[in-house]
Amino acid sequence: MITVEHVTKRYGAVTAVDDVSFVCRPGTVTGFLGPNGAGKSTTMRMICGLTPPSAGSATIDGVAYRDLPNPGRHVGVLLDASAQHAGRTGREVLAVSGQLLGVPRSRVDDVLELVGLTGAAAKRRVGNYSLGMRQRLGIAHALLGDPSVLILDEPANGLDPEGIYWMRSLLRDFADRGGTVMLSSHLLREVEAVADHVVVIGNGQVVADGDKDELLAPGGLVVRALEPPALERALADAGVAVRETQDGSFTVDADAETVGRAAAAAGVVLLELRPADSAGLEGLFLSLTSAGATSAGATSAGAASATAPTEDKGEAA
Ligand SMILES: Nc1ncnc2c1ncn2[C@@H]1O[C@H](COP(=O)(O)OP(=O)(O)OP(=O)(O)O)[C@@H](O)[C@H]1O
Repeated sequence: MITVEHVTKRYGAVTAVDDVSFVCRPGTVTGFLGPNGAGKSTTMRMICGLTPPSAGSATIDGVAYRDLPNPGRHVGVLLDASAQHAGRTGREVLAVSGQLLGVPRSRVDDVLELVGLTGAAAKRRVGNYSLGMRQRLGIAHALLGDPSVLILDEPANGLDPEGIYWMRSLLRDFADRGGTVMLSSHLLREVEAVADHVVVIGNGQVVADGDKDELLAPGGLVVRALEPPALERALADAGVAVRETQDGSFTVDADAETVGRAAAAAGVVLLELRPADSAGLEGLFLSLTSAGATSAGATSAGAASATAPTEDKGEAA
């Protein structure tokens, strides 16, 4: 389990991370979402002991990263896929790390196989690798010590669609076997496809933290009638709060039977009764990371999904 408690990082006048707290639990994939410059990498570096926090603390299974004995056997980290020795082959990079970690030599072949860097690819110098191959090698490196926790900064960068699909399956499988996964991304679809739990960061602050399904939950029902004022009166009489939408329909937080009975009792003709569209994580992300939302501080999953815009501006993963 990764526990981040009131972590702040200041660089002079810049507060890169501002009082951030969240938990990543075993058996789950936590997506750490935020636009460029939001503070994702800085937070991950603090978790991994590479950047000292100005305040607060981060632990892995209750222990600070730098106090873990042989940390690579507990935590697999991929923060920068290009930070690998360009003159060594992929196999050599892993063999050197494997010796330091004290894993059996066969583990190097296992992880190369797992990430699809076999045959000639394993024998090629890392300097000649594509970005996608470096990401695969970085993921292999993170898995080498057979850790129970994975911390991956933008692992989908440079992967082709097949590679992205492969990575999602690998992370899902890792979590399903009880592992803890934290991955950052600015690609909302990427996180939506793989995460169970989502933490959204904007301007250094956590602006949403919750179960992905809760964040995506549709906001009640949409109901439309031939005579909207009559429907509004009928619903008010039944104690159902309504929100009027631009096209004259209403959004209600009630079940279909309650709405249908209220309309029937008042003789109101319904034209439409359906679940409201989910705002989608993308709308949530856009609304929560806007200047107004971030200054409002942390937002609960329910409130966040209720205030998200309904349009989908679409960013390809
Ligand atoms: N060493 C540093 N010195 C000064 N400012 C820094 C330093 N590292 C990060 N920052 C600033 O902290 C803020 C957060 O940066 P960070 O790299 O954590 O964001 P990010 O969410 O990972 O962004 P990206 O997706 O673009 O990598 C940015 O404003 C960045 O300029």
